[in-house]
Amino acid sequence: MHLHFGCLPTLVISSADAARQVMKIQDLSFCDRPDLNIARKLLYDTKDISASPYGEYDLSASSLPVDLSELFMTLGARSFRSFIPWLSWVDRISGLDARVDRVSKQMDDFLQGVVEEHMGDQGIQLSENNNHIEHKEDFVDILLRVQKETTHGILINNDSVKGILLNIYSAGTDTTATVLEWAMTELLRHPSVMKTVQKEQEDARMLLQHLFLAILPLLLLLFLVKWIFFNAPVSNKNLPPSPARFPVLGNFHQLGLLPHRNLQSLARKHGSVMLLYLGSVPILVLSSADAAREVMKIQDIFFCDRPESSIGRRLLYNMKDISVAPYGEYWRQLKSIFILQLASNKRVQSFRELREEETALMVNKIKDMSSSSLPMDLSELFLTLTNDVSCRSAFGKKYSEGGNGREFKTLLREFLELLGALSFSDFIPWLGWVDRISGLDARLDRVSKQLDEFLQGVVQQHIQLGENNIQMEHKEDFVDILLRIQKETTHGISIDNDSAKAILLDIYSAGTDTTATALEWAMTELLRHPNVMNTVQKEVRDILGRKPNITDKDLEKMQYLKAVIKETLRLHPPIPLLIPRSAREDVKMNNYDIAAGTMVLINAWAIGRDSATWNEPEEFLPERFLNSSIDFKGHDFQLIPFGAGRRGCPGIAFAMATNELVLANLLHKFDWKLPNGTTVENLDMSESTGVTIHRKVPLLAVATSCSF
Ligand code: HEM
Repeated sequence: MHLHFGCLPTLVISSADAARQVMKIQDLSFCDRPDLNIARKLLYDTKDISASPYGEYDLSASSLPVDLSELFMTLGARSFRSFIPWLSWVDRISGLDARVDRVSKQMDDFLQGVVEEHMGDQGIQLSENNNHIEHKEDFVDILLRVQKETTHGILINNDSVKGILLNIYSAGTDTTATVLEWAMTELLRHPSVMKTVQKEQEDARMLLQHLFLAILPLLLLLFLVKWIFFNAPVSNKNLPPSPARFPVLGNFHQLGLLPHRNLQSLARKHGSVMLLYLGSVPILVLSSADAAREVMKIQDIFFCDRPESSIGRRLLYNMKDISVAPYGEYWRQLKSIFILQLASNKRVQSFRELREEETALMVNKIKDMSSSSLPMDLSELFLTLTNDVSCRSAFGKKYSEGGNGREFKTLLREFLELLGALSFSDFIPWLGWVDRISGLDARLDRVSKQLDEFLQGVVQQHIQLGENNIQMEHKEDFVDILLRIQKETTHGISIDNDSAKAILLDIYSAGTDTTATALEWAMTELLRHPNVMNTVQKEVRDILGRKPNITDKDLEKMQYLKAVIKETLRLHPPIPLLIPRSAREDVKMNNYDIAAGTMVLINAWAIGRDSATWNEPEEFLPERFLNSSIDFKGHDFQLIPFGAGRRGCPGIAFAMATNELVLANLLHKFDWKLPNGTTVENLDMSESTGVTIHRKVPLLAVATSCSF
């Protein structure tokens, strides 16, 4: 009969003839075992005999000087994962997965102990008497001996030994007991047979009794093992407080569309160190400066990994960039190259001309539009500016105009959107199919392929320019620098083509949206606070007078402008939850036990508005920074829009150079007001969703050109 158990086609044999066909005549074709996940987990990746697929291993194990051929068993539990993979979550919810994990670990510890004990025994006995005194050779001894001998032609490692022992134990115990159990059942059900047997087989009854008595201790042992393994306390860890959660979903539903705000509310109830679950992934959420200091400074070394992300893997060349690369030598080398070669003050300076050109273009656009006194979309202007600055510094060219340019700009925007997307397969693996149905998988494939083709083209063009020695007007951009480093061997790391492309994407993605968002919120707050706008404009105009160009020295003097930017980043950190981190090993934090692999979210947004550290935290008051040494460079944990520690943002100088130059220009050359109908009170302050939180509705403002 041909059935289907879930998605597993199953041939059911129910006659002696059919059994003979399968087990004798065609035995060779049917002697494999199905790949069942419980067997895989419990039996050392099916390194035992009963579950190991047919092959060299089976023959060799059976040819041990022990008769193991009868020691097959059914492992019992039905795992949905094996038969109906999309229902594998039932295994998790029913506790089967956890049970299998726990039992296999405890069994392994136990068997490892047994094996080690025997190894010790052997050593002692052999060295004392050069013989086996009193000690009868048991299965473990035999297996260990076979392990040492090479004559069997197969390597039996420790796992194989333990797998076989488990087989002997599990297959030999339950099966024998069951036979006895049914024999007694049938005898009790058939008194006449019982009588005959009793009468005629007095000896046999005696034997049975003896057997039963012999097995009793084994049954007691089984009961004990079951009791210990299955009733052991689930966890004696001291975990951080957690809000109640749904099975399967965990706390997903509590994140909402603006997780930074919802996590702040949860933290008010549960504390600044909280443990949430997104699907099956534990997430440590930190919402105070002290907790952030603990993780990003004191225990930074334990928390400087990034969580595994299927989106990062697919979009960023298998996480070969800097921002999502796992902590390790590769990341360390790339980051130091980035800091020394791409984000150093010297390099930031070298891109000054480029920034000035793009800012001047924006100023001219605003001038043109200001003549009509119509509102202009500042959000769009800032995004175009930072996009052009990032593209020119990263790829050597702008991609915002012309057919191809617009196409590429759209592709880059889609790339940024996808970076912020949540993939079910990362958090609720059994719902991974939703990514396929929702189109996320297809989009990831398309965008990563198109981006790769584009970046490969950019790299190729740069190589050709280099080969043809066409330097002319061409200023060294990030591609040139990376290609140069690729050739030099002094950095002790090889940057292959994929790494170079991943770093280029990093520079683009890390610097574009974030910088535009900071500018957008700064102008929003200035328009909402006319007194602050007047003060900062006065400072800028006093320092610059009628000078058309702004130098770095001028910017250095603009302390109030710097305070405006700090206050903007305090209230509106562009990436409110920073980039998630991950615990590298089991670690104690504030006396809580944090398991290796726990994802860590640091709510920089909530920390910036924490009334424990800030006076009037919801107010926009740049003055608070005037006589204060608090900065955002990663030393003051109450203000961490760029993160801190090993994983802190290396692009601060780059970002601030653009922010200060653009704002100073806008404040120097124009007067600003809200469009008709919009007031300070009713200006829409809604936030967008995503990783970078910009305004939900574009910022519209009317500019009046000043007569400088
Ligand atoms: C206002 C602008 C910016 C903001 C708010 C910002 C914010 C951040 C934040 C919050 C992180 C994660 C820090 C952590 O995990 O502790 C980060 C990492 C990073 N940023 Fe920025 N960033 C900005 C601009 C830039 C620019 C312009 C660049 C490049 C030119 C850049 C390159 C990077 C890189 C490469 C990382 C990854 C560092 C690592 O994982 O080791 N960022 N940024």
